[in-house]
Amino acid sequence: MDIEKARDIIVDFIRERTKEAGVKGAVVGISGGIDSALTAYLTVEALGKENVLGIHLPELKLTPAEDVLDATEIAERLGIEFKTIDISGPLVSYMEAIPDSGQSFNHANGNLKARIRMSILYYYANIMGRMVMGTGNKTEILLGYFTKYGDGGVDLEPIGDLYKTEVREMANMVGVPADIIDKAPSAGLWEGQTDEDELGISYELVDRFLGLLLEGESPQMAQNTLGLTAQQRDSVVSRIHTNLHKQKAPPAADLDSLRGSYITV
Ligand SMILES: Nc1ncnc2c1ncn2[C@@H]1O[C@H](COP(=O)(O)OP(=O)(O)OC[C@H]2O[C@@H]([n+]3cccc(C(=O)O)c3)[C@H](O)[C@@H]2O)[C@@H](O)[C@H]1O
Ligand SMILES: Nc1ncnc2c1ncn2[C@@H]1O[C@H](COP(=O)(O)OP(=O)(O)OP(=O)(O)O)[C@@H](O)[C@H]1O
Ligand SMILES: [Mg+2]
Repeated sequence: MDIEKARDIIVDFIRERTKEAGVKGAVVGISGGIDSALTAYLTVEALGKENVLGIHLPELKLTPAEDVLDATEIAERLGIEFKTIDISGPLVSYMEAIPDSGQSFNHANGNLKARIRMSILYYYANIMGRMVMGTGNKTEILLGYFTKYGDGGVDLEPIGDLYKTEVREMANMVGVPADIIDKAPSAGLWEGQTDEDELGISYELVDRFLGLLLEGESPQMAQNTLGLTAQQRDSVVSRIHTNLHKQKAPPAADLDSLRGSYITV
């Protein structure tokens, strides 16, 4: 892919879609990871630094100090307004309010964190008249590897058509610091979580696998071409199918058959 042209298309996309929506600014959750760093760089290029608010939302018990420093560095380099809001308080309140909550529910607790972050980003979008920039990439979106209405609850997905490996290429091109590009991708939702461990496959391989599937190769052929294990093949294919619902608006029960012809006027 011509990564410079892709950058131009994404920057124009942010500019045009915010204009269409009648807003001048954007809010970006900046984690200290590469996806949000790249999104922040591209959003600043599109809208200007005075129109971008970066918010770091650590959970102080869990978020590595390195991430706090990296998020701050991104904001300083870009010269954007930046806030750090600890989500530990709201998280504890939710846990106390939910009678069946428990520390052992890593998965539900992790998704709750992503949804608390989403709520705070929208609070700022509401009071400032701005849009929430998503940071999802093509790999995450195809796999459904995000929290529905959490990090997936956004207004635009500027880098949503870039595979993770292309995100790295573009981040390098726009000048995201190398230590952020080289850091192991992590959702940071529970202790020790990394994307590649949870997915059971490296981003290099899964991107090539997804590319072959989109070109029409069967999962079996793509598995053979790339030397994947049957378990890796099945796990990726199963994620794609299981999470298809995340790509669509929630369906409504269809009641057209109960209505008279007046509805077609
Ligand atoms: N067929 C269907 N049609 C409509 N809705 C359906 C459904 N199947 C499940 N659902 C609903 O979806 C829910 C499951 O989806 P969801 O709540 O999202 O949860 P789920 O997909 O199970 O978990 C989220 C995954 O994304 C990962 N993640 C999250 C956040 C950030 C990142 C990152 O990379 O930074 C990664 C996280 O580690 C985890 O593996 C179900 O509880 C149910 O409510
Ligand atoms: N501590 C955090 N502070 C602010 N936003 C966060 C935080 N953790 C997650 N997010 C939001 O959720 C998004 C999804 O997380 P994800 O881990 O996929 O992206 P990333 O951290 O930017 O990059 P990487 O995948 O390399 O870790 C982030 O890009 C960011 O917008
Ligand atoms: Mg991350």
